Amino acid sequence: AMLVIAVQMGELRCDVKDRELKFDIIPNDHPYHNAKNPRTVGRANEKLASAVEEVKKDGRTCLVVGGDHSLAIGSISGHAKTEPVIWFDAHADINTPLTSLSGNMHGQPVAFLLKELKVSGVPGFEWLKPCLSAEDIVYIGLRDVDDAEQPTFPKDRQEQTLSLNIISPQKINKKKPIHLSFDVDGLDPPLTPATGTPVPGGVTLREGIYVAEQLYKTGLLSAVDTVEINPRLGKTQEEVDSTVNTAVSIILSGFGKAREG
Ligand SMILES: N[C@@]1(C(=O)O)CN(C[C@@H]2CCCCN2)C[C@@H]1CCC[B-](O)(O)O
Ligand SMILES: [Mn+2]
Ligand SMILES: [Mn+2]
Ligand SMILES: [Mn+2]
Repeated sequence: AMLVIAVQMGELRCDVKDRELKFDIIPNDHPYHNAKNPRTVGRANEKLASAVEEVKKDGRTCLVVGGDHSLAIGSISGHAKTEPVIWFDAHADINTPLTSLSGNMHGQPVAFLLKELKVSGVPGFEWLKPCLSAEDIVYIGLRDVDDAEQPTFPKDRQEQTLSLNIISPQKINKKKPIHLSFDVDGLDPPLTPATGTPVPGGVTLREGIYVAEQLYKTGLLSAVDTVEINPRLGKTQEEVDSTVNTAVSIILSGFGKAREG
């Protein structure tokens, strides 16, 4: 995916500076309540946060290609003072280590980032300072929210999850850097089948491209995560290719590729 993106961004005349991060597996990384591998995930996100901070200091737009959605803890922490965060996802990812049923940390990043939820004491996350408030998050494609996530997910924000007029003008007027956290399972599964938790009835390719074009036009899109592409879960090569190519086309729209040329 990285290679394809780098090549195609070249066509957009983007000056691409590529960096691969290596993360360590921490031995004896016992779960903390319902958070699996907390130290491994925590250390990786600590490293990612400083890498993203460096990219932003370099005045560049940061594109992080994952990996699962737990990486958003590090990428958004490193991108601090971002507002709004566009959470493009079938899921709210707002479970805490106490509410998660799966124990998978890819379902918990929003909880870790929210000041209101005060998630603390998780080994490996001593470095983390929650930097988001609930009203800073705009969900797009949301359609699979656990019961335990409901109370923390403000009801009055449901309508924003379905409409594509994603950012109110007053948000734009704040001129704050926008962060797009793009989980490919927000799209309709036939578009991105090589992913772990697909949910029918997702965002169409046309809608996804439109959202990315709209974000580009604000001139404020400052960091993008692309997560949950898992080539091992594609039943055929064609499924893997469709997942990667769909993700790439939406990323390119976020970096200036316009359908009208
Ligand atoms: N809320 C979840 C969690 O495990 O916490 C449970 N859900 C799967 C579950 C299956 C049975 C019906 C209800 N949904 C996946 C989600 C995490 C997705 C992480 B992402 O990064 O892909 O968004
Ligand atoms: Mn996942
Ligand atoms: Mn997600
Ligand atoms: Mn998801």
